[in-house]
Amino acid sequence: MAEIPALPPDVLLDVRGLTKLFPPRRSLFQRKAANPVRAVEDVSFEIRQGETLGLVGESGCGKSTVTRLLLGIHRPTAGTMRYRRKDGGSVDLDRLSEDERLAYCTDLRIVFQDPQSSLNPRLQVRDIVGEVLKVNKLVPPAEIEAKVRDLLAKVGLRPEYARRYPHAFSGGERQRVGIARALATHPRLVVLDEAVSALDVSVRAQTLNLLRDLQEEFGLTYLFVSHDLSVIEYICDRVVVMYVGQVVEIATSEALFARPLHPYTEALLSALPIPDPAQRRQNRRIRLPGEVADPANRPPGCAFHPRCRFATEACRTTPPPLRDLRGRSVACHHAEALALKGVETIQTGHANA
Ligand SMILES: Nc1ncnc2c1ncn2[C@@H]1O[C@H](COP(=O)(O)OP(=O)(O)OP(=O)(O)O)[C@@H](O)[C@H]1O
Repeated sequence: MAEIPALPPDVLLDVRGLTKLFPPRRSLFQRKAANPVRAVEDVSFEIRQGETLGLVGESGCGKSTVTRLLLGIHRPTAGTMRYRRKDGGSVDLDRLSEDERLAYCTDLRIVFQDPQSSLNPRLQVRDIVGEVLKVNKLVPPAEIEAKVRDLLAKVGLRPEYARRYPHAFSGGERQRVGIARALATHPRLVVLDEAVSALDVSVRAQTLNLLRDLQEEFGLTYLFVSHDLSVIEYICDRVVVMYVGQVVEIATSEALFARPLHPYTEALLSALPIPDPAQRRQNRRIRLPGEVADPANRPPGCAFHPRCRFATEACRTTPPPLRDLRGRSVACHHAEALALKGVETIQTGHANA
């Protein structure tokens, strides 16, 4: 397997120009040839060692397709996904040898949204978690149960729960079993795909705190996929915002939530509940007109322009590239104006700046 250029030491995964087109949706009554579904197009970001990177956007923006591409469930139409091996060398995830794929499968683990359906109801927890240890030959068979008990203790469950079936756990406990199963292979990167979305608020907070503790203890890197912005703000170091298959903004959590630079991010954040009534009065919720664009018929220029209050002729004709601005990345022709003047000024008459 040919070596590819090494990644910087702080980068674990580098995604460049990642694109996934699905075949056109067929309709009996359609005369014209339909367009392919542009689920993910020209997506670039990096995941740095030890960080929690958030991937956020409305339903259908391409979050799951990105994670499926990383997990090898889909093959990309274009683009590269470079991963830094434990020995420091880099591999292209779309061109792994069999041995590399096995190593990668233990190094990258996923925790799903619905712990109920992701755990086999007919198996005891010692077998659910033990199977991962057995298949990957991580411990001798005689030591599997002890290792499972140890993993359960790490996620705050009593070791004797190893003999229970999934139905005998609460939703939060089941998700902890899912986390224990993910940790069984000593991964470096864990994808948390809406991992706390199905939990009620107090259990969600406990699970997020557990994830933080585990990250510190095991030096984990997280890709945290969610549509829930308050969770993203709480747990993520940096955030990638997607709209109709494309990245519109990448920033640290702090910078993004203090001042979004893309009008779509701004609208998304304006829906966040604000506890302080005085601040709440100042902060108007931005209601976007129209519907999210169809990824099979993305509008020309900026895909967000039909819903954007700052849209100009350039937005209607020229797709804005993702470019660096003040230490973050943003894909908007008016990002400088938004950064300098603030969105209110632009809204009141300087949209053509
Ligand atoms: N296998 C597929 N065949 C055709 N279209 C697909 C396929 N998988 C996803 N899509 C389409 O690609 C787009 C992105 O879907 P994706 O599931 O990645 O979005 P998402 O952001 O994860 O949404 P959600 O939060 O609802 O899971 C959607 O328009 C979806 O209908």
